[in-house]
Amino acid sequence: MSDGRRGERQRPPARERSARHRSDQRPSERARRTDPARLAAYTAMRDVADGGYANLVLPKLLRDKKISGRDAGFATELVYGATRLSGLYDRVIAVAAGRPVEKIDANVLDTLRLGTHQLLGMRVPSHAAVDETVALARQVNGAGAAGFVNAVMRRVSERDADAWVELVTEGIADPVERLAARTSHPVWIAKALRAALIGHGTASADDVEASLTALLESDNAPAKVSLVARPGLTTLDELEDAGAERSGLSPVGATLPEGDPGAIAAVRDGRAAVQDEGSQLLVLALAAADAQGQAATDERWLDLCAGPGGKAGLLASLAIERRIPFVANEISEHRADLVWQTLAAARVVAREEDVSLKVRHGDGRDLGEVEPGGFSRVLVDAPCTGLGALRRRPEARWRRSAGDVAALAGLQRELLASAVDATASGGLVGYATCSPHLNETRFVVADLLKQRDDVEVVDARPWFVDAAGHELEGLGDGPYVQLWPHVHGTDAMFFALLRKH
Ligand SMILES: C[S@@+](CC[C@H](N)C(=O)[O-])C[C@H]1O[C@@H](n2cnc3c(N)ncnc32)[C@H](O)[C@@H]1O
Repeated sequence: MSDGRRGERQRPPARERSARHRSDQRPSERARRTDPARLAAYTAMRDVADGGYANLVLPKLLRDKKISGRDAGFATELVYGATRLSGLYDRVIAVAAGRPVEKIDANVLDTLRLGTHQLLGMRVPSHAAVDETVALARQVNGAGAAGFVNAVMRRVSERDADAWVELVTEGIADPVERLAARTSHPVWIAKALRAALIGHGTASADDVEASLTALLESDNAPAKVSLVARPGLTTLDELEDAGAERSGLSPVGATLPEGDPGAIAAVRDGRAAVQDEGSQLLVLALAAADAQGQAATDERWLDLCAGPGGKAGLLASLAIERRIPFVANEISEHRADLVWQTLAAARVVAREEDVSLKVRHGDGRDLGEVEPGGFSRVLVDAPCTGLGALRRRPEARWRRSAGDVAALAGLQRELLASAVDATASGGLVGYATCSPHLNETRFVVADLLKQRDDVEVVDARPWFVDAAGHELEGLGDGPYVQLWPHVHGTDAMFFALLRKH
C-alpha cells in the first residue's frame, strides 16, 4: 500500500470531533462540505470513469481550482491510489456493503473507493477518512447516499489493510490469481507479466513468484518524476539549479523529488522534458551503436512513430549535435502537431546550425516503400499495450484487455518491416515497446527474422552500457534488453537492435 501524506486540514482538533458521534452533531455541522482536494479527486475519478486519463484531467483540475503544494499531492495520491487499487478495494467494499459493487451507484462507488484508499492505503486517521468521505458523499452523492457511505466506511475502518487483503483473497486457490487480487491487477495482466519475466530470462519458472510480486507491487508505487536534459539544448547543471537531482542511471537523466516539472524553464521551452530513464537509455543506445557501410558514412535518422515526441526530442538533439538530418514521422495529425511542438527548441538550433529537422505526418507502414534504404538509423517505438508503464497510468490496467495485444500484433509487425525497408545497408533499426508482453516484443522480432534474411539481431546490451557510461545490472542474457521497474526503477521498456545487411 502506498504512503499517505496527511491527516486532517482546516479541521477542528481531532479530540473535539472524536468526542461526539456524528448523529450528535448540529445539522449545520453535518452539512459541512468536504475540502477542495477531496472534491477535485472525486471529480477527476468521475472524469476518468468517463474515459479521461488521470495524468491529464487531474493536473488541469488542480490548476483550475488553484490547488497546489501538499493539497495537490494529496489529491494526486488519492486519485492514483484509488484508481490503481480499485480492483482490490471493490472486493473490500463489496464485503463491507454486503452487496456486489455492480449494485452500487457508480458515483457512490467512486466516493467509497476514495474513502477506502484513505483508510487502507494512506496514513489518514480513520475518523478523518470516514468523516471527510461522508461529507464528500453528502455534497456530491446526496444525503441518502451519505448514510450508506457512512455505514460502509465504518465497516471498512474496522480492519487494517493486511486483514482486509487476507479476508478478500483467502478463498482464491490459484496463486497467480490470488496475487493479482492482492496487488489489484486483472488476472490476464498478472499472467502475461509472469510469462514475460520467464520469457525474457529475468526469472525462472521456479522462482518467478518473488519477481512477479515485486513487479506487480511496483505498479502500485508512485513513479519518480524523471527528467531528460536534451543535449545541446540544456545541461544537467541547469536542471540541478531548478531542484532536480542527477539520477546516476542515464547520463542525461535527473529526478525531480518534488514540485511541478512544468514550472522549470528548460522543461517549459522544450530544452528538457519529463521522460522515463529507460526511454532515455534506449535512444542513447540506438545513437551509440555502430552503423556500418553506407549507413555509417551517410547518416540520416528516422523516428517512425514519433508522437507525442518524447524520444524524438532526445534523438533530434543528438542528431543536431552530429549534424545528422532527422525525420520524425507520426500517423495522427494531432500527435504530429505535438511532435512539432516538442521539437520547438531543437528546431531553433537546427535552423541556426543548418541541420535538416522534419516532422512528417503519414503512415509509417508506407515509409519503407516511399524511402527504401533512406535512413541509417530508424527507431520504431511501436504502439503497444503499455503494460510496462502501469505505474504511470493508473486507469490503464482496467481499460486494456487481452484482445488489445492481438489487435496491435499486425501493426507492430508491419511497422517493423517498413522500418527495415527504410534502412540503408549496414544501418540500424531499434524496435522498442513500453510493454514486456512477449507477443509485443520477442515474438514480433522472431516473426520478422523468420520472414526475411536481410537483417540480423545485434546484442543491444553493450550499447546500453556504453550509453549509460557504467555497468547495468539485470540486463539478462541478451541479445534484447528488457528493463523492469522493480529491477531498474524504469518503465518495463523492451528494446531490440537490428542491423540491415
Ligand atoms: C508508443 S507511441 C510513440 C511514443 C513516442 N516515441 C514518444 O516517445 O513520445 C506510438 C505512436 O505511434 C503512432 N502510430 C500508430 N500507428 C502508426 C502508423 N501506422 N504510422 C506511424 N505512427 C503510428 C501512434 O499514434 C503513437 O503516437
